[in-house]
Amino acid sequence: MTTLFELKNITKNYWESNEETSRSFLFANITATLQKPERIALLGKSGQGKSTLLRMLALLDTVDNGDVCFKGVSAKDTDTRIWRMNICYVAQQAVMLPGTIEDNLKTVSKLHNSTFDENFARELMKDVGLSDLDWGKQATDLSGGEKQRVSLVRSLLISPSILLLDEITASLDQQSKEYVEQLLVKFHLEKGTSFIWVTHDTEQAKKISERIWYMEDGTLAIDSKTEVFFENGNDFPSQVMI
Ligand SMILES: Nc1ncnc2c1ncn2[C@@H]1O[C@H](COP(=O)(O)OP(=O)(O)OP(=O)(O)O)[C@@H](O)[C@H]1O
Repeated sequence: MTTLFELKNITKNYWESNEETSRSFLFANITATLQKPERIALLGKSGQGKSTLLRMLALLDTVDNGDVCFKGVSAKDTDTRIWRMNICYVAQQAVMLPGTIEDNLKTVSKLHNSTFDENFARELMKDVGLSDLDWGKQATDLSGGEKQRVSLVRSLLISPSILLLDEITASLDQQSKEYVEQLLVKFHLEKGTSFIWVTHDTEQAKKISERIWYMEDGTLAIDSKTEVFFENGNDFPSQVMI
C-alpha cells in the first residue's frame, strides 16, 4: 500500500548561527508518516518551528534537507500548483484578496481551473457559522474571526487530501471554534481528509486529534496516539503548552 504522506528527515537550518541554542538548525531530521487519513495535532512550545514546518510541507518555505512525499511522489518531482491542490495550508493570519467575499470564495477554483460549487460553498459557510454573511461585502472589511473562517472555507472548497492548519481558531469565540472543530472532524470522517493542526489549546488537541506530534529542542520528540500522550502520567501538556 502506498504511504499517504511522508516527512523524511526534514531539516530547517537557522538563517544564521543562534547563540541561544548552539545549534545550526531550527529543527532537524523530522520523520513521520501518515499511512492513511489521520487527524494530527502538532504541539510544542512557542518558537519550536511548528508554523515553519507546516509552511515547508505546503512548499511555502524551503526544505533545507530531507524530503516530503505525497502518495509516494516527492514534492521535488511535483508541480507546485498540483501539490497545493492536494496539500493545503491555512494560515493563522487569514489573508483576504481584494474584492468581495464571493470573489474570495471563487479564487481557489479559478486558480485550479475547477468549477465553483455554490451549494457546497453555502453549506460550508453555514457549517462555520457564517450563513448570514452577505457575499457581496468587501472581504477586507470582515473581522479577524470571519476572515479566518472564510479562508478555511476557501481551502475546503477544493477538498484537499491534507490540510495544514495553523492555529486557525485563535481569533474565534467558543461557539465558532466548536463549529470549525466539528466541521473538520466531519470532513475527515466523510471525505477522508487528513489534517495536521497546530494548536496551543490542549482541550482542542484532545478533541480533534487521533495522534499528537510534539516538537521540542529541534526534534519531533513525541509521535503518539492522543490518548497515550495525555494519559501517560507525565505532565507535559500542562507544563509546556502555550
Ligand atoms: N530558517 C530559520 N532560521 C532561524 N530562525 C528561524 C527560521 N525559520 C523560522 N525561524 C524563527 O524560529 C522561530 C520559529 O517560528 P515558528 O513560527 O515556526 O514557531 P512556532 O512553533 O509555530 O511558534 P508559535 O507557537 O509561537 O506560533 C521564530 O522565531 C522564527 O522567526
